[in-house]
Amino acid sequence: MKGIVTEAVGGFFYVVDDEGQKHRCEVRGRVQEQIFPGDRVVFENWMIEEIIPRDNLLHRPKVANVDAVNIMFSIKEPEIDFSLLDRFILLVEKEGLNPVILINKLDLDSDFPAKQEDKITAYKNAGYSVHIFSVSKGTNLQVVKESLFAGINVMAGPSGVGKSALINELVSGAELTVGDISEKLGRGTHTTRQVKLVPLPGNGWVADSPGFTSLTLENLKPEEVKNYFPDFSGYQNKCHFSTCTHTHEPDCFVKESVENNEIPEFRYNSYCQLVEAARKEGDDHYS
Ligand SMILES: Nc1nc2c(ncn2[C@@H]2O[C@H](COP(=O)(O)OP(=O)(O)OP(=O)(O)O)[C@@H](O)[C@H]2O)c(=O)[nH]1
Ligand SMILES: [Zn+2]
Repeated sequence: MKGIVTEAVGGFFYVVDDEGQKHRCEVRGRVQEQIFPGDRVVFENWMIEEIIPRDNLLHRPKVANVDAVNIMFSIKEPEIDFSLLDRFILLVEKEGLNPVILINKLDLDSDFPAKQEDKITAYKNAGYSVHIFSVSKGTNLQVVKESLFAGINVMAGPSGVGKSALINELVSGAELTVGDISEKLGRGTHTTRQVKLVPLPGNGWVADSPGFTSLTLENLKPEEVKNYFPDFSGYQNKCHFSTCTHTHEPDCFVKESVENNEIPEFRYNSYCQLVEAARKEGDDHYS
């Protein structure tokens, strides 16, 4: 039989077959560490026998065969950090996926869309969908529902932004634990520990994942960062040097375009920070 792994718990794997039946399966030996939620597997008598080759594997959180990543932040409690958002975007781009940006808790500041219009427009111009909504008030949730794919959707983002609350709202009966925000911000603990695929009402799955406040750039070379900024793409082939990293080189058309306000300055600043971080974290990684 074939199925999809939805959850790994204490050495067991929950596998849902094509009919929607759930099976608690085991695995022999060392293969265990290499099976993740989202993996399609062949199983027999509650024993996983084979992993079907993956389309991709997201590293943080570890989910296989991902179709879409939703990067979720909140307007307040915790306040959105755009440079952290840009870091998330980079990591998703690096996996060859197109992120969707979700911004929750509109009820805490209804002026946010107007105040941050420049930034929101910048993300839209870079090719990303941005949805601003409130889970607790139910505002704009329909468009979030419609943006989910029929395949595997991942919710990523810092702790406390409302990922579990959103999934509970989208999927009746998901019953994920929604945490107390003051406890979370105070102690830095995460309510969500295990990645779990939850079936969506129509078709597809959504993965709730632990919140992250920092993300490492392992295996990312500084000179690669520019490939993951689609907002630079119309500009960077016009730099004097084809190897231009748009940081210190003369005759850099990207830097010129930042000065002319064609490329948003905050995105360029994030880019420079990420190049620097890739240099530093790459060194740490190899030392
Ligand atoms: N004001 C407001 N609070 C919200 C909204 N959505 C969720 N919350 C609250 O935010 C807190 C955190 O929600 P969770 O769903 O646990 O957050 P999470 O992103 O899943 O957090 P982790 O599991 O730690 O990654 C809870 O107290 C929710 O009730 C919203 O739209 N507005
Ligand atoms: Zn340049």
